[in-house]
Amino acid sequence: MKALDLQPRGILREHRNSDASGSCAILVGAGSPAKRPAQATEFPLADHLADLAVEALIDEADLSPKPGLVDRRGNGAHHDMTLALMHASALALWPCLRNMAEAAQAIGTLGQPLRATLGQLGREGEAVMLAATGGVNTHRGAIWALGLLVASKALDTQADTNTLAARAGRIALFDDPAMTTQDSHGLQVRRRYGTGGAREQAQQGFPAVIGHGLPQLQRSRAAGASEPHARLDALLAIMAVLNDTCVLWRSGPAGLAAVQHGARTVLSEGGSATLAGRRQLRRLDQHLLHLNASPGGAADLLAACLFLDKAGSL
Ligand SMILES: CC(C)(COP(=O)(O)OP(=O)(O)OC[C@H]1O[C@@H](n2cnc3c(N)ncnc32)[C@H](O)[C@@H]1O)[C@@H](O)C(=O)NCCC(=O)NCCS
Ligand SMILES: Nc1ncnc2c1ncn2[C@@H]1O[C@H](COP(=O)(O)OP(=O)(O)OP(=O)(O)O)[C@@H](O)[C@H]1O
Repeated sequence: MKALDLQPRGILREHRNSDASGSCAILVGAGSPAKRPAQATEFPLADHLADLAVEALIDEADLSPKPGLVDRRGNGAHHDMTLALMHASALALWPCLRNMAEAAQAIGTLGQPLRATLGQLGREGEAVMLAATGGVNTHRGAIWALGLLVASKALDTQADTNTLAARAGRIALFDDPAMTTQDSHGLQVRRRYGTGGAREQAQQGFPAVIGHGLPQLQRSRAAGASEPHARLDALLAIMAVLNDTCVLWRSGPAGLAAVQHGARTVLSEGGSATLAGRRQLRRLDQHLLHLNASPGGAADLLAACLFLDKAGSL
């Protein structure tokens, strides 16, 4: 049994691998388990995965200072979003994410039926998001990435991060017959610039997260950076490599080059925990606001990275 400390919210839980019924035995108590007796409760796995996914969304939104993005300081390059709207959207998505995990448990195998069910639940989740935000796209890319990852973990609770991401990619490779070919911003950008987007990133097993975000998160922690700095560094590592269709849509290839180069510069100056790195981060933030660029796809993948960081070691 191992401890998972969900500070700073002050919730302390101990997790044990789920049993055959798909429940986690979780000990929930306030403060140190050595000092206070904890109460054992049966907690459905799907609920727990939805908790972790929503927590990842809220942690991503709260993380500050993120260049161009909505955070605790303000709305970044976005005129139609606030931090409160991001929180409301994240919390509204809990049932959708729980339903995705439950569907994966019920179906039990990788395949087209699971993909079709997740597609249906994902579209319902998008509708819930739009209702909660008055029509603003706060988490479309995140529903996609976290939905696949939650389903992947629900299929095999023993899987580590690499296996989880690879299996999520295999789910994304199945066709969803009910998917409409709507003219999304991502689709238009892919047509115009011939680049991959959210779909391809998932189908390839989230290489920006597995190859860049997670390793940077671990490197920065190991170098002694605080958790917020390690998470900012992980975001920057993703921004440095991602063909983010949000950035391309708003500011074209010049904006994408500025995002990637600026993120690389912060990291090469020592990352967000250093004075030199923070100076570059401020410069990048100002540059992105000037370009009206916002790395929304990278933000979604940071949430995926934070989810994998916790779910991979359950
Ligand atoms: C595949 C999706 C993401 C649509 O993508 P598309 O590129 O067409 O649309 P859109 O412009 O709305 O982009 C979606 C979002 O992805 C994020 N994103 C942008 N670039 C990237 C990237 N390179 N990698 C990852 N995410 C990215 C951004 O936040 C963006 O807003 C998805 O929303 C979808 O198909 N939804 C239908 C319902 C469904 O099947 N759900 C499955 C649930 S598991
Ligand atoms: N902290 C954040 N701030 C801004 N965007 C974020 C944040 N976290 C994630 N995102 C992602 O960025 C996307 C929103 O960016 P943007 O408004 O540029 O996208 P869009 O799809 O072009 O939307 P719209 O139709 O409103 O123009 C959302 O899909 C969301 O998942």
